[in-house]
Amino acid sequence: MENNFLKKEVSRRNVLKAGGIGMAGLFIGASGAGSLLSMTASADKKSTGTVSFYGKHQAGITTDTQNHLYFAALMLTTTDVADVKKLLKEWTESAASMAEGKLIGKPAENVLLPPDDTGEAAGLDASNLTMTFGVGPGFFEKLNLSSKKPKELAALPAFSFDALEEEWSGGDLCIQACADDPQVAFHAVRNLVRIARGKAQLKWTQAAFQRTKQANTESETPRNLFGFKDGTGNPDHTNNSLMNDLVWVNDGWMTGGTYMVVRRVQMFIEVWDRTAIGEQEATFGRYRDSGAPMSGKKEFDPVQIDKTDENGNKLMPADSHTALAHGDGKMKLLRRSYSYADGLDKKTGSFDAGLLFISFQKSVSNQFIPIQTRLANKDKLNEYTIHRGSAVFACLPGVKKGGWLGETLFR
Ligand SMILES: C=CC1=C(C)c2cc3[nH]c(cc4nc(cc5[nH]c(cc1n2)c(C)c5CCC(=O)O)C(CCC(=O)O)=C4C)c(C)c3C=C
Ligand SMILES: [Fe+2]
Repeated sequence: MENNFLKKEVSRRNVLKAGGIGMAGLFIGASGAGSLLSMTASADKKSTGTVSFYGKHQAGITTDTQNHLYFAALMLTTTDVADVKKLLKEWTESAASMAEGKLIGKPAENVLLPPDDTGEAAGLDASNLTMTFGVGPGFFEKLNLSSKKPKELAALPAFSFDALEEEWSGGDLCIQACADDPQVAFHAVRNLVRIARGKAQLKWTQAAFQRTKQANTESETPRNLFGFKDGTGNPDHTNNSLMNDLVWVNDGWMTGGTYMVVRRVQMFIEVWDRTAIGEQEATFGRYRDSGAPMSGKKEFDPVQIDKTDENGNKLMPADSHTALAHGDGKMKLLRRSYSYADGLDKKTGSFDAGLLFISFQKSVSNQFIPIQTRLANKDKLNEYTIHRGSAVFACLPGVKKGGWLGETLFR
């Protein structure tokens, strides 16, 4: 059956509008061509919420945070460099298409074959979808590319109280899909994983969320599952010169890329809910309602870890999460974390809920590791959390139009 009127570039949203009858509309035949294309053109003007896939840097790092995340770590099942290059080129083409809210691949022309696009995002707009791709330490080893492996992409050291599980850790490749719609984010990962068949397979995944923009139109700092504002002390992701200092690598094939640390941190929310508010605030070193540091009054007041009251007592507890993470204030990283809630922890009968902590930094050894070492050794928050998963990835440089993911690595 032929549906040659369906151009590859038709946006997902307009396919349904034009057909008026869901996917069945794809098969109405050539006679529908005129109306379909004209409706597509006019409806396109109304399409909103796209983040360009192309640029010096990958999207999903210093671009605005979306409501939902679907994260996937994959293991390579091939050691053939040519296979991997092909995969990265196919991912580039499909990701660029999905970022624009378009179907991937070619329209189904043969009823005996499965369609290229899995279809669940048909009718949905791009929803600010970003897909961020990274490669893990094993990528270089499996492909015999050790000479290209960046020093910063070493396995993380073991931290005190780590309780890491293989089922939430590692990966030769990763895809971080973020969107303002959960189905759009899942669809992106599903289709990219499908394309990888025979070359890479899933190792672990995590769906995660923040409060939606619809629920908080004033774009206040989101709250984590302990009820505290989370992100206040983050460096300004819109400040390019700051991001050049903290996030973007400017050296060799990784120029324009960055390093990503992912930690799946379970939060004991039932224990927290039985904890007095004064204790909760002392744990973070911030007030719950305002988000202000205990050294100040308003959310964005400076964190002053040595400030004392009239009796000489420190206002911010020295073992509080903010005091320890802040340190002397010189070392920052960019957090882009999401909450997760995965039903029951079968071992304890408690919620398996927490934070998929994600940070981006140009140097894991100078930024993430020293901060996490301080936290792991002393943080009062450790009474209420446990690190169950861990992974580190080199996020590839951005792609210019006509280029492909990882191009500089294989040059
Ligand atoms: C580097 C590792 C970090 C891990 C792991 C981490 C886990 C974690 N954090 C919260 C909640 C909050 N974190 C806050 C601040 C904060 N956290 C880190 C680092 C890690 N957090 C940094 C670098 C900072 C900023 C410090 C500063 O310079 O001021 C805060 C306070 C508000 C804010 O600034 O965002 C909260 C709340 C949880 C729940 C968690 C693991 C479950
Ligand atoms: Fe934190």
